[in-house]
Amino acid sequence: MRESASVLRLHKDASFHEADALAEKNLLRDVRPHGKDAPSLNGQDIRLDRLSKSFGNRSVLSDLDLVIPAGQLLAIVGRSGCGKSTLLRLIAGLDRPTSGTIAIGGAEVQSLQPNVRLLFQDARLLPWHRVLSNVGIARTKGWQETAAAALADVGLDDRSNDWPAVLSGGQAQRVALARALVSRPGVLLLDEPFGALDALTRMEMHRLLERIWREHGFTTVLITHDVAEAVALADRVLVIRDGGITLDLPVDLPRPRREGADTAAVALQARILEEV
Ligand SMILES: Nc1ncnc2c1ncn2[C@@H]1O[C@H](COP(=O)(O)OP(=O)(O)OP(=O)(O)O)[C@@H](O)[C@H]1O
Repeated sequence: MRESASVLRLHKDASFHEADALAEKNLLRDVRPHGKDAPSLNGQDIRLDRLSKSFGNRSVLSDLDLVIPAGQLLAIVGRSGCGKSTLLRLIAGLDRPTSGTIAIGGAEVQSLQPNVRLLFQDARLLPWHRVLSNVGIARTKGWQETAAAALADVGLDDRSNDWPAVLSGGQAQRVALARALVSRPGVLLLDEPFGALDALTRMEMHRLLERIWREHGFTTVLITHDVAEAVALADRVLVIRDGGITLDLPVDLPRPRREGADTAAVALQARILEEV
């Protein structure tokens, strides 16, 4: 685990395993093509309107209003247990709000949508399928070609015949990213996707995600404990505390950003950490 003053890394809630199982199930249906003939992709806007979520008597999120414009890369930070993963699950349609609404592309979210994909801290590839087969898990017509294109997109076209077990952690996450992108989602939800990677691999993944996000244009919500990561990648950073959004900070720095080398970025990190 990387050690840094800006990393507030604590436990992961077991609930995301359920989310992932559902996400994988969802991968098996309604997958649109990837490659040169794919329809041009537009990210979709996300709107939360007076969103609240409680578990029993415990209120986790309370009366959140938020608009995430189409194509924006939004990072959410906050202390462990503040409700980040809960919010992501609600946006994904894996859980229902206690009150309020969520809409993606103008349509109210009732369940997991095929235009929404999730990526978690562990890649969770199927060990009995080779890499190409993991990416093309939906097995739609021409899946080999579309999966190969997605693998090329993440720089792993030469590993398509390997088993997941021989991949490094970073490579496995790249395969998981290819699997998420093969359907050309309008929204990509990332729950600490780089949390288990070493610092250099993390930075490589940042550059990869940034390039693919710019090319594909999907709306991205990134949950991270790493404030430096949030500032390096995001257009905007939210801090969640006490059930609400206590900081909503635009990150108006030119891209590509050099992590840790920019005084404006360091000042933004300090501001966010203060709030967290
Ligand atoms: N299914 C559930 N049933 C009961 N309580 C839950 C459930 N899911 C989450 N919670 C509670 O909601 C609160 C927020 O959890 P959540 O996983 O969203 O936090 P988080 O900010 O993502 O934390 P971390 O950074 O540690 O992953 C916690 O107190 C947690 O115990």
